[in-house]
Amino acid sequence: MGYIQKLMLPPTPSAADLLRTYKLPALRRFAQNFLLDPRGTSKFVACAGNIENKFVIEVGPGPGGITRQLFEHGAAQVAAIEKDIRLFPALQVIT
Ligand SMILES: C[S@@+](CC[C@H](N)C(=O)[O-])C[C@H]1O[C@@H](n2cnc3c(N)ncnc32)[C@H](O)[C@@H]1O
Repeated sequence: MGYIQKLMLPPTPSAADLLRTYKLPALRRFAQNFLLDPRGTSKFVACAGNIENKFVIEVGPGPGGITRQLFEHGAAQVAAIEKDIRLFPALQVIT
């Protein structure tokens, strides 16, 4: 039953899609420069070593490109601390 429900869910929009949907340009005052290529963010997270079942604190997640990879790499929980409240809706899509 749970398996069937999972198949019926629409795919999670990409971080790039969310930036377009919510019209969120990167702002210089927050030193923003977003990593949107999942292959790049995956390699980045791999550098942190084994995070399976770990609690991870991420400062400045932006639209969540790296946040997604933290979960893909098995993080049990992620506490993402973001200063720019415009990005909160994009981050909520991931959780
Ligand atoms: C260079 S961007 C990187 C965004 C994301 N990690 C990525 O790789 O796509 C830095 C992020 O940190 C956030 N930020 C800047 N100052 C911050 C602060 N004092 N506390 C929390 N987040 C902050 C910005 O709003 C931005 O989302």
